[in-house]
This record gives sequence, C-alpha cells and structure tokens, in this order.
Amino acid sequence: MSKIIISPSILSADPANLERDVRLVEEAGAEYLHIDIMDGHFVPNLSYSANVIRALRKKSNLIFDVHLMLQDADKFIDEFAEAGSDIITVHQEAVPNLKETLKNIHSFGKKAGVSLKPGTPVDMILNVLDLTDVVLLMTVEPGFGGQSYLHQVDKKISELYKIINNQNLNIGIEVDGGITEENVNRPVRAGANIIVSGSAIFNSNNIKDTINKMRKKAEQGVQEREINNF
Ligand SMILES: O=C(CO)[C@@H](O)[C@H](O)COP(=O)(O)O
Ligand SMILES: [Co+2]
Repeated sequence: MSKIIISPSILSADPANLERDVRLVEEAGAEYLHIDIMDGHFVPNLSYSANVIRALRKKSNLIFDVHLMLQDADKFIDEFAEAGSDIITVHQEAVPNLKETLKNIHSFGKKAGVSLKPGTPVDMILNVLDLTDVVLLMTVEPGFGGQSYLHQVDKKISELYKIINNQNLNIGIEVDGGITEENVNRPVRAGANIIVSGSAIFNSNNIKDTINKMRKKAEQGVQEREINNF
C-alpha cells in the first residue's frame, strides 16, 4: 500500500494561535505542514513570509512543505531554504527556467516540487520529471482556502500517475484544494499520495479525529486504486 501523507495547510489555521495549531496537527499524526506563500501578483492574495517558517521551525519537527505562489520565486529560493523549508514547490506557470530553479532548490539540500494550476497540462513538466521530487496538482485555482474541489483534475492525476509508474520514477503526487474527508478518496484513487487540506482540518471541531478519518478514507482510495488497477 502506498503511504498516505497528510499535509495540513496553515492558511486556514488561526493566525493568532499558529504555534498551537501546528502543535495540534503534529500531535494528530500529520507528516507534513503545508505553508502557502502568496505575493499578490501570481495570485490575488497575500499570506506568510519566510519569517513565519523561521519562527515555526523552532517549534515543530514536521516536514515543512512550502508552496510558493510567487511571480518571482527564483529571487527567494535561498531565503526559503535558509528559513527551514524541507520541500520547496514552485509553479511551472511562474518560473521561466524550471530546470535551473529545481537544480537551485536541490543545491540547498531541499526537495524540489513543481505545481500546476488546474488548467495547465501535465505535458508542461515532462522534461523536468528527473529533477522533481513532488508534483503538486492544484485542485482549485490557487489563491484562497475554502474553495470547492475541481473534479476535472482527477483525469490529470491519473495521467501523471501512469507516467510516473511507467517510468518507474520516485515522485510524490500531491493534491491541494477543496479536499475533505468526504472526497479525499477520489484524488487518491486517481493516484495522489500527498494530501493537502486546510479548511476541512482547521475549521473542524476535532482536528485529530478529522485527520484520522481523512487518512482512513484516503487509504480506502489506495485500495480502490489497486483493485481497479488504475
Ligand atoms: O494553495 C492553496 C490555495 O492557493 C491551498 O494550500 C489552500 O490553503 C488549501 O485550502 P483548502 O482548500 O483545503 O481549504
Ligand atoms: Co497550497
């Protein structure tokens, strides 16, 4: 069974209680912490800076999964690496020379991710898969938490899953946006193994219970995938 990784997105955490909320998801068994960085240009919203990563690094042993929604990501890789990121993901749509950016991320000893907006085809990253540790498929338009999952991305997830399997590559497939315990089995059935979830986790009454249920439902998705031989 391929291991499911849960990456709670702190965009939906309580900004006045970030340390507490990060501790809650860590105690609940999450493996990653998803940190959205927005610049108001690539996406019409602003969020955290590297300072938040630097501060949380002292408080948490979670794997920091940093999603850069920046028009000028290349300018900031060194800063986000130094601040304590473990995985640094850039958007294919925002980076002029993706190969060089991924090599730069690796030069800091970090894992390199590439993200695609819902409308960007998988073809756009086929030439960089050998430099990629994680592909982050957006299942909403990037910019905001609390949106609804776009089911049309399911096809793209299974397309990528087949490519990765056929080429025997060691690349995680991460999905981000609108994921809840009710729908998580769908992207997993299609091939995803890293699950980002913000509002469904942080707005729930019982974070631990929600993460446990989400993981269980995701594991069912893995079984369904294996049975159907997707
Ligand atoms: O990158 C983004 C949004 O651009 C996400 O990581 C959101 O933070 C996910 O939030 P939910 O859709 O799960 O509420
Ligand atoms: Co994100």
